[in-house]
Amino acid sequence: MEGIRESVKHAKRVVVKVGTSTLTYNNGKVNFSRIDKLARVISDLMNQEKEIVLVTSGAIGVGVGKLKLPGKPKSVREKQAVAAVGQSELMQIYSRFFSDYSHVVGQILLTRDVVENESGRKHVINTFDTLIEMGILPVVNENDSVAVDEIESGKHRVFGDNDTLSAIVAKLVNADLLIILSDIDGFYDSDPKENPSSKLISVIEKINAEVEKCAGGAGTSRGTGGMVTKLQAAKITMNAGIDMVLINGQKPELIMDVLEGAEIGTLFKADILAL
Ligand SMILES: Nc1ncnc2c1ncn2[C@@H]1O[C@H](COP(=O)(O)OP(=O)(O)O)[C@@H](O)[C@H]1O
Ligand SMILES: N[C@@H](CCC(=O)OP(=O)(O)O)C(=O)O
Repeated sequence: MEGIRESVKHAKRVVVKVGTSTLTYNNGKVNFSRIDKLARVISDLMNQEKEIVLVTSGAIGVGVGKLKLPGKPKSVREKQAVAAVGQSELMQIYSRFFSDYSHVVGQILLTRDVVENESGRKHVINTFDTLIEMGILPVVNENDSVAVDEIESGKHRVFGDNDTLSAIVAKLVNADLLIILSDIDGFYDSDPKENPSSKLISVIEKINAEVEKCAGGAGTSRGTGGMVTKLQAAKITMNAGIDMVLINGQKPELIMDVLEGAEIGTLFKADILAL
């Protein structure tokens, strides 16, 4: 029988999601060597003719660091202003590191209304496909500075968290695989920060109430959503026939091992029957 990770080995179009806790230190400052390693691995994959899309958090985190604020601001207007500073800084950092490996990045900032509107969706898919055809790495984040919470038509509505955003992007670009880099080795049967004897689950083929019971919230003040939003993302990808692998972002080189079929992190197996 074909190994359960065989499809991961054959993935051609891959979305990689990186969270704030992977991109910054506990003190909120940018972790340059981490971003350098990430840029190196992704550049190598692009050289192997894999089609990569990077979904990145960090607009607010990097903005907080750049402005030397004591922590994430509380009000929406301050967060949106800080994100405006952090997002451009973040892109400058990516642009610099990727150019060291001879690659060019292009920024796509999304709001929910864009992908829920037929014409908006069509246009943004064209942008992704064209960037990929041109050998450019699409770097995606939520458009935090303009996104609003209210459910009203004509508004730039929020996704809220980038785990969900990355799954929506994976579906949008018809990816074969979504790799989420977190600050933990994978999905455990309970939150390891609360229960040190928790066990890593290598493969999840169905998200039922038992699995949902295992998921807790964010582990640090820099993270958003914890495992709850990772499961939300997995539901979207699994139902769309896309594999999702959750690994530790401390070592971005692990992305290579995942793509070689190594049993690392947690695989949320695509539900082929759902299609
Ligand atoms: N069942 C679980 N398995 C693994 N981690 C869990 C689980 N439940 C809650 N967590 C918490 O989720 C955190 C990762 O999510 P989060 O803080 O949002 O970081 P990131 O943005 O890097 O993904 C872990 O550090 C852990 O404390
Ligand atoms: N769009 C926000 C990130 C939201 C989010 O989900 O953050 P994270 O848990 O770090 O992936 C930002 O760039 O700050």
